[in-house]
Amino acid sequence: MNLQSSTKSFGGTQSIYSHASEACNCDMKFAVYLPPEDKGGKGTFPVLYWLSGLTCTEENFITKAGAQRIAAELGVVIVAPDTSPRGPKVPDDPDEAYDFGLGAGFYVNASQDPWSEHYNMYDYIARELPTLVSTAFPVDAARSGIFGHSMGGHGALTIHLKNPEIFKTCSAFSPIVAPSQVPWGIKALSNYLGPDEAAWAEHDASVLVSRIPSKTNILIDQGTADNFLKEQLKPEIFAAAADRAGQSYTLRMQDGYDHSYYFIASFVEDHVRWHMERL
Ligand SMILES: N[C@@H](CCC(=O)N[C@@H](CSC=O)C(=O)NCC(=O)O)C(=O)O
Repeated sequence: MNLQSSTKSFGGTQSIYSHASEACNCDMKFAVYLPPEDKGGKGTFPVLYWLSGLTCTEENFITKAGAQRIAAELGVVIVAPDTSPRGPKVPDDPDEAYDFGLGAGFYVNASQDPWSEHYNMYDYIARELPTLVSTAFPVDAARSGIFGHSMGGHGALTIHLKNPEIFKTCSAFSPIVAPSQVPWGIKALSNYLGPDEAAWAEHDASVLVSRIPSKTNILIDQGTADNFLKEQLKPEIFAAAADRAGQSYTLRMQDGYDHSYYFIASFVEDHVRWHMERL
């Protein structure tokens, strides 16, 4: 693991590391915020994993969300990985579209050529990264939560539902809740996983919640002025499935907010507190 940068923030440290990833078969980067040492009760901190959306790297969240202040105050580590494999050997969308390929790993393990060699973001987030983080940083892995935005909200919901014993708490901003039914998701899942929609269902939060609801209350914030709300996000699909399955959730429609990091910055403190009250 190689330290790329380290910056003091609210008494703690905001760093970026790179490392050789087994899951993605390339170097990966992630950001990690460590709160001030005196905030760790037993020398360890709870940890939240933040999953960013389309076009993002490990830098968007740490430079735009402003979560360091509340992470320092509450004493929680926040890990923010990149959103796809990268590097000279990693293929991209032939059209270089923003919604597939680089910056758009969709938190699945690709089964199709040429994506399967590197695009294994599910294993990276659910398995490799937590192991690395627990080894390298003073975290209490038994107090781990996951949250994210848009494509990253989809990742947070699906990875939590499939691994509630690892990621005990979950929240999302403007998540893609039904990727099997919306253009962003259909493009990504059909290319990464092939035409069999049974494979897509394994990564569709609205399907998963009906099969394997979790015991925690999932917080979702969604802006009403979000350009992607009606075509790509459709939180009502998740809400209906969660209602049927008895999944506890809190969906807050936030008046006038759009899809941007201004929205995330407005409510990120609520989300960090939400996790900390439950971990
Ligand atoms: N460039 C595209 C839209 C891309 C976009 O809005 N990306 C969002 C996530 S969308 C879902 O996963 C984002 O977080 N962008 C980075 C940022 O710092 O804002 C377009 O112009 O339509």
